[in-house]
Amino acid sequence: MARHEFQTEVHRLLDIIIHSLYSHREIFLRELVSNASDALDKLRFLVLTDEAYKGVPFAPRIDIRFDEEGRSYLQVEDTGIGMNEQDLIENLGTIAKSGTNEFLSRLTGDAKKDATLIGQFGVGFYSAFMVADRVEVLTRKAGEEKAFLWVSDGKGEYEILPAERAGHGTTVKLYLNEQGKEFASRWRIEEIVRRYSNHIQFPIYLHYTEEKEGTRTEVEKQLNAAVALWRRPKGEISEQEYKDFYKTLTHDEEDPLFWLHFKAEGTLEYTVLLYVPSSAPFDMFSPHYRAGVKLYVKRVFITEDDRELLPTYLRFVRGVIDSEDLPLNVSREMLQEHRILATIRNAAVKRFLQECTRIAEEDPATYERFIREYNKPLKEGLYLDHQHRDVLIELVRFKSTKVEGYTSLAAYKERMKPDQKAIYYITGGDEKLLRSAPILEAYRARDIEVLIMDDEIDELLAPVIGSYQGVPLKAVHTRDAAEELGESEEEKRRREEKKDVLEKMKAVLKERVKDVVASSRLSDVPAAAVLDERDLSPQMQAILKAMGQVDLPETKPVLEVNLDHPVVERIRAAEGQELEDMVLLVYDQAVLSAGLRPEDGPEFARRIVRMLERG
Ligand SMILES: Nc1ncnc2c1ncn2[C@@H]1O[C@H](COP(=O)(O)OP(=O)(O)OP(=O)(O)O)[C@@H](O)[C@H]1O
Repeated sequence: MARHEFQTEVHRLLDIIIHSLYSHREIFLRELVSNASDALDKLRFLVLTDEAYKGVPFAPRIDIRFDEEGRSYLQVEDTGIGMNEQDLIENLGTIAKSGTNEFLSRLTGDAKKDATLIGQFGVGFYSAFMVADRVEVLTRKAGEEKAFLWVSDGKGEYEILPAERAGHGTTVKLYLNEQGKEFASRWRIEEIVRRYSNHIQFPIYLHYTEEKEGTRTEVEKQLNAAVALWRRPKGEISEQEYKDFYKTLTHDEEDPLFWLHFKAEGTLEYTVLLYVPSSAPFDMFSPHYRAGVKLYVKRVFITEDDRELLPTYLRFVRGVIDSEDLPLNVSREMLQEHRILATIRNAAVKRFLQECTRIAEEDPATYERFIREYNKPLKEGLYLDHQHRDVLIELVRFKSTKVEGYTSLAAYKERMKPDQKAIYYITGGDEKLLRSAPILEAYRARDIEVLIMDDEIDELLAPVIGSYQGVPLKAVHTRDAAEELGESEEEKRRREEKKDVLEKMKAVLKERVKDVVASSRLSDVPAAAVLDERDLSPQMQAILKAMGQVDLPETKPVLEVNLDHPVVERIRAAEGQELEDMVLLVYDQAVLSAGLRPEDGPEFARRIVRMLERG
């Protein structure tokens, strides 16, 4: 006999489950049936591929029994792989899942929000304690002699005792608490299994007694169809069945946003069914994200934890890939290099992106929702996946000064002025700041659209895009972009006349700037800080620094000065300390407006005070 403590994370998870999921108690049954199905998948795979399991009988079934009279218990039994003592300790005393801590830290304490998150994470076995005050797991591992009984009240400890079991498999018996009693009912169980587990591939039987003409008979009723949905012809599957299967697969409570189902028959035979969740998976931006596509070979489940099945940027996609041609005993290592898998993967990506394109054209409302959730990973795709660049460049969207929501590059190009030379964009981390950047004044005045690129990846992406259908992309913070805005002869002449103030400013600013030049594109502000086209933007520098690059060349801004501004007029007349204060303040406001910090904060503050004192 051995007593064990639950791992700390299990404590927390148990606590969270009990407090957040009380209105969804019935999911405990889905979780137990799903575990039974996984255990059958594992055994089927071993029997087919591993010599050691050759003699082990595989008679897959899941049986649900309950106490009809007293409503005291409910049990779920399977003929799957089973567990030995070591497995029990590792699986039912700890949470081995990667990303557990990340998941726990994301919980807000708001029951409703947390319930969705928990759905994405998968609460698993521990949800049994929502309806039971004692759980017993009687199990024997396939190919082994010894059986074990795991017992716990979910309060901190569990026990493992030696036991007897006729065959391999697992029986999970729940001693129902007050809230759990309602589930010891034939109708309730049927309803829940139909709702959540109808698409489980193995038969699920419910056992109960029926009274007919005074005699009681034992009934064993199969509750599900037990066929792999994705293998059925598309035309025969209803929309509701697709949605139900998605929920069985992912445990997501929401319907999927859309899905794609196709079968390839030719040199290679395979079936692909891919879903896009309505809300992005909580771990989409975590390095520990869970891949969501399951690989089957001839209907036998092989793996779901494989990040190779789809490229990383499609990590939000859920679904099934089933191949007729891969060998059953394909190992993880082999998978990565497998030619057949590479072909399937390529076709799946291609078809998936085609489907996205179709939706963008035919169903803008759905596409808008898709973009709200997945624009960033699509941009990653555009950055990394050169093979599908031409499609991805049409799929990504950007915010802009001209449209509400998002625009495609194609739509921007349509709106371009006849003589416009480039697609202009401004990058930075804060949309509001970007939208009010002084540098955009001239573009607004000339009615030229500018893309607002406020995603971190935009900074890397814009240069990679380079040009769209022959039109170059240009950051507005460059001198080059400024020159393209052009100016009239009259403006040029006036500028020439007023140029002397630039020398005066340069003398004060010295090494701080690369140059001080006259601007043709500012109206409300005295000056703006811009970059030479070849220089790294400050945001880009920050990204490179975060990536560990240390010896970055120092980049200095060019100060563009609005010669018509009253403040610049005052600088023209100023001398001594006042001149210095005014020039440096103008410089600092330009730096601030570009989303940067003045280099000497305290001195900046003192300068403001001095200016105020002067009145
Ligand atoms: N009926 C069973 N037969 C064999 N092993 C089981 C059974 N039920 C649970 N296990 C083992 O216990 C582990 C933990 O189960 P749990 O339901 O908590 O999480 P999970 O199934 O791994 O994750 P999720 O619920 O998110 O799919 C499983 O991974 C499995 O190894």
